[in-house]
Amino acid sequence: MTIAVIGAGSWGTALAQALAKNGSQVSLWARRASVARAIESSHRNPDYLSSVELSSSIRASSDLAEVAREAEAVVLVTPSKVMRSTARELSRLVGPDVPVLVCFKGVEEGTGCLPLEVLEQEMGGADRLAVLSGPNHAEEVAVGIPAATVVASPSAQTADLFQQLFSAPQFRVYTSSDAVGVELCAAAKNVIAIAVGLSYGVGYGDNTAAMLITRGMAEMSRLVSKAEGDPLTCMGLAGAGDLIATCMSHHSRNRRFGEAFAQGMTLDRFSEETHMVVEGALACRNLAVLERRYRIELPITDVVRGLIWEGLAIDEARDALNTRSLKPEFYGI
Ligand SMILES: NC(=O)c1ccc[n+]([C@@H]2O[C@H](COP(=O)([O-])OP(=O)(O)OC[C@H]3O[C@@H](n4cnc5c(N)ncnc54)[C@H](O)[C@@H]3O)[C@@H](O)[C@H]2O)c1
Ligand SMILES: O=P(O)(O)OC[C@H](O)CO
Repeated sequence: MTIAVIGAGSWGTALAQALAKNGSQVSLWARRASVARAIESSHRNPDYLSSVELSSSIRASSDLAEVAREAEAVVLVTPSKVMRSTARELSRLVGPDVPVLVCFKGVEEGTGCLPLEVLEQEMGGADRLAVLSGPNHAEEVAVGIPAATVVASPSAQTADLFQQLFSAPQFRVYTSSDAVGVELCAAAKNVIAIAVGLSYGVGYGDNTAAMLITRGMAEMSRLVSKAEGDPLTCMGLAGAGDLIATCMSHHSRNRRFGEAFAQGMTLDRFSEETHMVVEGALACRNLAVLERRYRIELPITDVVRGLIWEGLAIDEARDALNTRSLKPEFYGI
């Protein structure tokens, strides 16, 4: 098949490579023409995963129309903040039945819409849409270190298609019908990873990290239940799996940002220096819309938002979490 991969950051590059190694012809869209030209001439992405030699089945271009023209399926790997504008542009370029897979992680600013909701509004056809998420650091997937992931879609046929396209001995792909659960876990876990990074950054220990991860999972479960996803998804690869990978791995930009922020780094400077997205920094704000809509408490998400955007001090954040009213462990999940 000919697949358009939209976004040539770390994850787009790794997924393009995975598809090409499985026999697909890949058309990779890079925002910057210089990156597309470099991939065409040297089979390497100069800015992301530059040590990985890319398959000759990957062609790159910065012209979205050219990349989308022949696509039999589309894989979206831009930052989440451009989900609607990208979907709108693609709706004019790809046919109404072309399957589309979301691989970015986040919810829409202002509306709290989940990615597949936004895509359905802009491109139509719920059944052709799917989302892929799991404990998958691009640096590891790109070099074939064993990993697993989940593809969720309202349509079993669409989930099966993407499962087939990506599955390989080193990359095991499960399917799920719970797209809502997978999307919410993907957005929420990045916020918790920032909290864990912050906690290590100020010198707290592994007990604190385990507390944040476990109570972070309680927040994810609350969100997923209220949004009518399946709480069991939180126990799976897109939930607990990705939460653990992102909170514990030094590859994680969210965790690294949290650590750096605790030592005085700003979000703008971190983004400028790394050229990478820190999705959790936006998700902690965007999830507040859902927190209000569902009348649930997301205390870790609240303090991360307070620290990054509202000038909360780290001691105040600690107290805001640890002096909440005492209750049974599973109260309100
Ligand atoms: N890196 C990973 O290991 C990984 C794994 C799973 C999911 N993801 C998700 O994939 C998405 C993309 O992350 P990434 O790691 O590939 O990117 P990255 O952080 O490695 O690089 C940023 C990318 O975003 C592009 N970009 C910046 N502003 C843009 C804009 N306005 N419009 C279009 N593109 C823009 C840059 O050109 C670059 O390609 C994120 O939602 C991330 O959470 C990443
Ligand atoms: O590097 P991060 O923190 O954006 O995490 C990357 C992936 O989401 C891990 O599965």
